[in-house]
Amino acid sequence: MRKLAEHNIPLREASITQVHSVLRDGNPLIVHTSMFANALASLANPKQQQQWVPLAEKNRIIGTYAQTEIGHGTFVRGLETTAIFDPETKEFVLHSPTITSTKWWPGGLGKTANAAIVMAQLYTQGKCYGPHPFFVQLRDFDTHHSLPGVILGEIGPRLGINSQDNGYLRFDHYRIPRTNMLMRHSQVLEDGSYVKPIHNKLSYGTMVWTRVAIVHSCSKKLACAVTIATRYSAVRHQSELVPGKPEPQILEYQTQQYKLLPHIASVFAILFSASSVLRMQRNVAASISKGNVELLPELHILSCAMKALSSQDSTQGIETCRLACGGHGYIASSGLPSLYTSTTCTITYEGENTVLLLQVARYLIKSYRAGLEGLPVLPSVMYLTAPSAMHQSPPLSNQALIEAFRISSANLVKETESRLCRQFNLEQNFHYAWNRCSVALVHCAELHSRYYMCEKFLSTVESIRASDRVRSVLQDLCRLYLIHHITLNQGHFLRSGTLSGVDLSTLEEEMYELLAKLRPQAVPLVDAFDFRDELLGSTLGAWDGRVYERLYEEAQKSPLNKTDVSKAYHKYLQPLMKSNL
Ligand SMILES: CCCCC/C=C\C/C=C\C/C=C\C=C\C(=O)SCCNC(=O)CCNC(=O)[C@H](O)C(C)(C)COP(=O)(O)OP(=O)(O)OC[C@H]1O[C@@H](n2cnc3c(N)ncnc32)[C@H](O)[C@@H]1OP(=O)(O)O
Ligand SMILES: Cc1cc2nc3c(=O)[nH]c(=O)nc-3n(C[C@H](O)[C@H](O)[C@H](O)COP(=O)(O)OP(=O)(O)OC[C@H]3O[C@@H](n4cnc5c(N)ncnc54)[C@H](O)[C@@H]3O)c2cc1C
Repeated sequence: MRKLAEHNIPLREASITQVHSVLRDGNPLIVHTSMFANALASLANPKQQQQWVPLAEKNRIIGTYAQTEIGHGTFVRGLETTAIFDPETKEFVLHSPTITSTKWWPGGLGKTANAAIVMAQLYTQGKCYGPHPFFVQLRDFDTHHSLPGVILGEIGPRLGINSQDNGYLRFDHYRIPRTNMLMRHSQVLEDGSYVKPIHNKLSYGTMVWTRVAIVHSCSKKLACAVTIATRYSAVRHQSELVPGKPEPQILEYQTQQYKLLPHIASVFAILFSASSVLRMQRNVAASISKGNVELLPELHILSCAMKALSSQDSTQGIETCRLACGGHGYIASSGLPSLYTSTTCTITYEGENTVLLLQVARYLIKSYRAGLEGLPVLPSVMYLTAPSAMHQSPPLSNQALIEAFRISSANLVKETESRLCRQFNLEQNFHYAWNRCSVALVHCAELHSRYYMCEKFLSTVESIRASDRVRSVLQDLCRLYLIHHITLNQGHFLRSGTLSGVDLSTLEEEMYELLAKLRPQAVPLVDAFDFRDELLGSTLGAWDGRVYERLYEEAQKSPLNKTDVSKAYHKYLQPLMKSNL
């Protein structure tokens, strides 16, 4: 927090710095500096901001974002916590009517936070208006005791991020002033009348903002993992590549290059996509403040798509890096286990990936249908019904590969839409038909998202300001990324007729060439990510390459090494050894 203040970084921008990576097993303040700060910035009106933001900036108020309940995370409309307006006292009464309405999971809620943005079903004048955000004080600002009517606790150990206190929260007819409803977009007036927002999903804005932040942070996490695994692969010598010759660096093995180089490329693909979504988010935020919500659906869908793809890619990439380090990748001091556990959760939180991909698919199908009818569609999906441009680029050029992605994605959407229509004719119910097609729909969303990421990678590399040598390395990496994802998705390209079996063999050959060509660049590329050793926190990935010394030194810190003979010997082992069992 001192560093943020020193560098004048506003609270809500902390999550896109590396500050949170310093704590490896999660951070009790992350939801405060990200979601809570952003909810105040985007959902509170100016008067409310004046009241709470300075206190949050000074950490007098430490907040969390309490939306998920034991019974409902994905289906936000199904939340059960109620906020009923009492016109007599001009207060909202917050209540948790059932066990399933217990708020469950919010980061920092257990022990750290003294306030929260609580999402609750808003009732006024006898009518429910759906989930709305409220600023709620949970603990006394001086003693930190939970306030009467507020029941708080921590939910227990998790797969990872155990330095963060994820919490639970129940309300027992807990009263807050009317003015604690975050009123930037919708309001409840003193007489209880409801003023609706210009778009009914504006109250979901904090989730959209966080999804964008997650994309950025996934590229950082993956960058840490590839740095560790690549440096280690340059230090580690194992086996014989040529019988009788010295053991080579394991980075010389083609299989090792195949494990690492595509994920180094992926760091750039995710980073460039994150920058593009971030730019869009800033434009949309500016438009919303002028009352224009036209681009909000596009931002929602793009942030869902990129959050889903980046969390999946970075998680898989980190696991591959761990495996690429053999046994030493499994030791905590390698840094890889905590990178994995603090990244795999991004697949689930802020919208479970399958659910987000289905949102993307819904948009693709609707846009495809609109395009066929000649209705206007937003820029990112115009290609679904635009004429093919395959013939315009030299065969197997980067542009041709992007076109192949585009046409294959459009083709898959077209096929899936036909399947949806057939299923609808059988079921006579759109929702059942949708469910029966949902695996294919997720594939549509994945291919569309991959097309977007590939396109962003290529367009950024083509326009980047860099020396010829740096540009050339980035071009090779980008080419490797495109080919790698084409080989992983060969079926789609064959089905759409955009690439033949011969094309795929040619591309595969080129991929193997690229692995060899990029091998000498692997270490410089990860060095260029420029992580300090303290931040990487890895015995395998430190800059000086003293892997074995560091492993040995770290082992000395094990509590079991404080004494030669452990207490357990006297208590359990010796009796066992003498028992003749
Ligand atoms: C690696 C380290 C990471 C660090 C990263 C940095 C910061 C991270 C900080 C902290 C993270 C830690 C904590 C995590 C916190 C949380 O998880 S908070 C809880 C998050 N919860 C969710 O994300 C819930 C997911 N569910 C939803 O968002 C919605 O329920 C869902 C979108 C699935 C459905 O909503 P629903 O109201 O039911 O809508 P419909 O499906 O009926 O759709 C109606 C139309 O509304 C459109 N729409 C939906 N959402 C939005 C939106 N946000 N903006 C704009 N529009 C939206 C939807 O597309 C439909 O449109 P059409 O009718 O088709 O036109
Ligand atoms: C580490 C961590 C931190 C978190 N921090 C917070 C926080 O700070 N604040 C907060 O409010 N919440 C937080 N959460 C909660 C998180 O947002 C939810 O867990 C997440 O949104 C998923 O919802 P769920 O748990 O209800 O999963 P479910 O929706 O129950 O998912 C279970 C399965 O059902 C499937 N499924 C559900 N709906 C559909 C559908 N419509 N179509 C197809 N399949 C479906 C999913 O794909 C998944 O396979 C956190 C969670 C974790 C793990």
